[in-house]
Amino acid sequence: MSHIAEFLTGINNWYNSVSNIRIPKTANPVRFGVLSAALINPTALFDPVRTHPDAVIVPVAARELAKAQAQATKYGIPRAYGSYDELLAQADIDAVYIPLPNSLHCEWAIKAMGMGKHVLIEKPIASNADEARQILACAKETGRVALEAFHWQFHPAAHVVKSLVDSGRYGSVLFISTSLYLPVGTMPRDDIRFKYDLAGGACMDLAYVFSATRYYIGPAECDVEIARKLNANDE
Ligand SMILES: NC(=O)C1=CN([C@@H]2O[C@H](COP(=O)(O)OP(=O)(O)OC[C@H]3O[C@@H](n4cnc5c(N)ncnc54)[C@H](OP(=O)(O)O)[C@@H]3O)[C@@H](O)[C@H]2O)C=CC1
Ligand SMILES: O=C1OC[C@@H](O)[C@H](O)[C@H]1O
Repeated sequence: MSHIAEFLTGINNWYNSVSNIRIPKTANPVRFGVLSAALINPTALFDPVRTHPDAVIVPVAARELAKAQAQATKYGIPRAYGSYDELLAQADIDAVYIPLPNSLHCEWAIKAMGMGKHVLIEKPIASNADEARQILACAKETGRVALEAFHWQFHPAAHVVKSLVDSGRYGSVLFISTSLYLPVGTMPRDDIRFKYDLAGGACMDLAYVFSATRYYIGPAECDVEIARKLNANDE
């Protein structure tokens, strides 16, 4: 029951925080373009940008123009394009948000930085360590910012825990156990998360467990155990 109350409170807080607020923008806000009309866009970028003075979203692009136009119209975004390359060619965009399937993060981040844009890349930043290194090298070479959109790392609660761990006040960390689950049926079977050729899979999607462990104690040896169940009847 407490979970239901917590959930409803969350919805109420979210609704009141984003629906009634129009923050005036500063003279020179960061101008974002968005690569794809992904489902996560409103939660991850559109709503937060509405409540932030230093950011605006200029265009969204999708592989089909109609899809980009539909999202742009729904969320009051001024322009839409029918290809990602067309968006990257726009001179009035400072930064690009990349909520593509994981396997495409590296390719499009490098293209975007090559076109002079900073990149905010959805988690996980890449399909593997080699791609992550390529993104880092490109950011250094082009002088652009490449940031993985692991939003929890910016939360003050995470910083307090980190400062306590670092302080040694409670001794040293001997062992960390993390787990993350999605209820069966949360995602449709054709979701990108179930497609290994798009770098899907539980470890990629629920990579918070790795990023949190690394954030708190640095590189660590891990034992990984995965329960794979697509629906209630699966073994
Ligand atoms: N930070 C967070 O809390 C969250 C992060 N994410 C991350 O965001 C990313 C997107 O997730 P989500 O919004 O759920 O995914 P969606 O499937 O809704 O969006 C992915 C987008 O990628 C585009 N795309 C391009 N090529 C392909 C292809 N070959 N197959 C499928 N889609 C393609 C589609 O764009 P088009 O519109 O052009 O057709 C689609 O809209 C993932 O990296 C995920 O891990 C997701 C949820 C929460
Ligand atoms: O925050 C999240 O919750 C559910 C996941 O599937 C998603 O990709 C993740 O980022």
